[in-house]
Amino acid sequence: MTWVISFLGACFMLTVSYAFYNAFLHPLRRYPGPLLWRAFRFPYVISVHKGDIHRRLNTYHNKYGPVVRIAPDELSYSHGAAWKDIYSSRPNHLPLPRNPTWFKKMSPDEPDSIMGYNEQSHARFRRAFANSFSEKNLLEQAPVIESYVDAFMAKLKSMDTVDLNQWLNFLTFDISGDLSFGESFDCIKNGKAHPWVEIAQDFGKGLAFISSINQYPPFHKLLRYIIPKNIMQRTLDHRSMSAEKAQKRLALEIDRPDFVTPAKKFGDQKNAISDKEWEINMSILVFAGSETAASALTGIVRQLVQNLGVMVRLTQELRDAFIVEKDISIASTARLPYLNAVISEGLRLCPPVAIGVPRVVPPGGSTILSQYVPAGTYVAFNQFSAFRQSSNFRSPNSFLPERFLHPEDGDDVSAFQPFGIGRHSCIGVKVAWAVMRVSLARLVWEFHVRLADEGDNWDWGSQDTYIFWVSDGVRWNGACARTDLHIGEETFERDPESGIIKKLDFRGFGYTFPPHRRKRHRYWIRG
Ligand code: HEM
Repeated sequence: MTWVISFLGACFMLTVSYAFYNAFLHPLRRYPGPLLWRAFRFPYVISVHKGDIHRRLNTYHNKYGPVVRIAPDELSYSHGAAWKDIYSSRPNHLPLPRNPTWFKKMSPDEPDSIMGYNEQSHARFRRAFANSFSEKNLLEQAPVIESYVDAFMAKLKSMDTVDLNQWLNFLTFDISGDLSFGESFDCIKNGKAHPWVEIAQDFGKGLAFISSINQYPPFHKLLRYIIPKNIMQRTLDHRSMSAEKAQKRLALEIDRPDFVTPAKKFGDQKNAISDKEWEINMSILVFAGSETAASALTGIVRQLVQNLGVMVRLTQELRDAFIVEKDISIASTARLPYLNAVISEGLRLCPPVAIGVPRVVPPGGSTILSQYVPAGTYVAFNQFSAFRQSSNFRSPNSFLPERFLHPEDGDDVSAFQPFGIGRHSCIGVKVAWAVMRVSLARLVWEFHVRLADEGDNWDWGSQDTYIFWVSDGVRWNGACARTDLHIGEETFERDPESGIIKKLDFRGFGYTFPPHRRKRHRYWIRG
């Protein structure tokens, strides 16, 4: 009995000493943060598990400022200047590599990938895929992307009410499947998620769980025993489906407008990519390219239906610009300033990558925001919290696309980097913009998009995030009805000849144009 008490006493003393050291003697002791988080890693891990880490970080940045110590060895940043310091290459500074805790392989035989932390392999894959994401290749991929938006729109036109979140996922996964695996998942055609997509959508929680265990070496070695059998089986099924799809695509000895053809040519000439490497990289491209874009579009549409003044202005820009739907293309939507501002503002309030992708400070330490940070420290720019700081954006929780047209005092748009910067920044940024622009434009041009339940208003940040947002199907109930517009108190007259010109009253949206402008704001509506 006495030895049990002695043992427990020793454990207690060790824990207290460990916490005391972390909080008051550690090289990061001068950085502010909540006491328990500075002393232990577990509050951070619990928060990641609960899915509320983005809200916690937001609260802490509000309280402690642009740098917060969120674990004994981790700092979170929200000041725009930190982007360059953490993620770009600077003269006389070693680059900060990705944090292996988040990007650890599940098994030693797993090949490296473009998302991995091995910098050499990353550089090799980045070079191989660079051409696949060039402007020239996007031009070739544009008709493929647009054909899926055609199919998406055709399906929506046949329905009265839809769960937009689900259908936007169908759209983006079908596009990514085609551009990576050489074939669509047929989610739009079948009106349901393909098994590959279903499993992939559960990745977030799994990744959050794995990264939490990885924080406590050597327990990560037990990971494979802790993960429930059925989840392990789903992962294996997913891998074999990916392998089959990847091999099928590689066997196609034809040039297709996709991500594979240019990378394959590069690999053949310079540095062959092995079959296993193809498999993992293709899966990453599918997932990175679809979940993010669907999440962004869902967030943007939610902001629009909750801010009808913005919806009106956007609808007007689109209907002024296009008389027929088929003119709405990737190329023609690039020049619409308000559409682009709406997308940026949606990405600010609903960033698909809600928490920062962490880096590790290399040997010798580094300087971030002019302050020394010791080697081994994890550092990250956390997007959700940074984008909602009043030190970066005026009225940070309001949906104001105009801030991207005319940034005013209080808007530091340099803090806004939803695609990251530096050598690991999003390789698919051009594709992402293309998909978001053309699908949002067609959706808003064609439909009166509104909430099925008018009272279903909530802030995007109130959802949980497990690396990706968990868009709760029950709470998100988007409706997309092909109805005539009924705006404010007035309905509209249709021109009997053309059937398209109608009058619009902006009242009822809490957004009133000055009388001299109101005349010019006419709606082009197709019933
Ligand atoms: C709205 C949509 C998207 C957002 C917000 C987004 C965001 C990001 C961010 C923040 C990173 C940086 C990760 C880091 O710093 O470690 C990243 C990397 C990446 N993204 Fe995206 N992304 C989007 C769409 C896409 C698309 C459409 C593709 C491909 C089709 C894609 C493929 C990738 C890949 C492969 C990487 C890793 C790049 C590297 O490490 O070199 N993403 N993305």
